[in-house]
Amino acid sequence: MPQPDSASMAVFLDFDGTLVDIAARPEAVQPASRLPGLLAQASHSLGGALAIVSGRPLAQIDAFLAPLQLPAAGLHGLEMRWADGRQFRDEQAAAPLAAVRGELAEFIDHHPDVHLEDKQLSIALHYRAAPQREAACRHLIDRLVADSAGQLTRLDGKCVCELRPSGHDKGHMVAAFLQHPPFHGRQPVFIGDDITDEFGFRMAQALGGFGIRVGGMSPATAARYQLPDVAAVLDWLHLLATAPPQD
Ligand SMILES: O=P(O)(O)OC[C@H]1O[C@H](O[C@H]2O[C@H](CO)[C@@H](O)[C@H](O)[C@H]2O)[C@H](O)[C@@H](O)[C@@H]1O
Repeated sequence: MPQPDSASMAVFLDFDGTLVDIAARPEAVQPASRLPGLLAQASHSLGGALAIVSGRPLAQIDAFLAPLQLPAAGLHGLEMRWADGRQFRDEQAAAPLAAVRGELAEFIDHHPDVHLEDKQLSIALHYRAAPQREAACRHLIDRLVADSAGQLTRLDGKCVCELRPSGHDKGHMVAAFLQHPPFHGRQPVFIGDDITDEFGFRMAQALGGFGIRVGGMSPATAARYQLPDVAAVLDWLHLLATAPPQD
């Protein structure tokens, strides 16, 4: 595992399973009390080249880390906040989802053990409390995707199956951040734990950096390195924030 180097790296961090332990429900995660301070310190050492890249909306990330507001990509890139504070939200992405909300609500009426998380620009079906519903969730999402004439796509994560507009992923967001200061010219390091983070690992590696998978290398991953759990990620960030830059 390479030593963290604040002089040369740009760090991209997934949120759930990477900075906070997985919880039974999306709203139940409990960030460590040291997390916002640690992120602020790491960001400062990196000259600001640290971003959160998450499937959650930016507003949720900000609420968990308040008062800290970092550069971030939310909803897998449908929302962005650049290092200079400018924000972008792809409102047009909401249009194809309007037509399918009724059918998703009907599905939940029949399967109340599945939790529907409506993120406005993306809709997730969580089956953590009912793993036996995985196939039914995927089947429904696949049909809605097939009916959407390419406008919508399915994205799988940990006990979740998401319906979202086609065209964005975490890899694109890494590439976008790297085009601008303070990320530009640095070596991208993407840290994540989930299937959607594979896009980030692959892009970081294509652009001269590397991926770090949290929590084991199975199923197969494109990441080159591994950290065992969230606590180890926070320790790595602490090292990054405090170690002198390498020559
Ligand atoms: O890209 P991330 O920051 O990792 O976000 C991915 C999804 O995270 C959340 O769901 C996951 O975490 C929940 C809380 O630990 C857990 O209950 C759920 O089973 C996981 O899939 C979030 O709710 C989703 O919107 C994000 O896309």
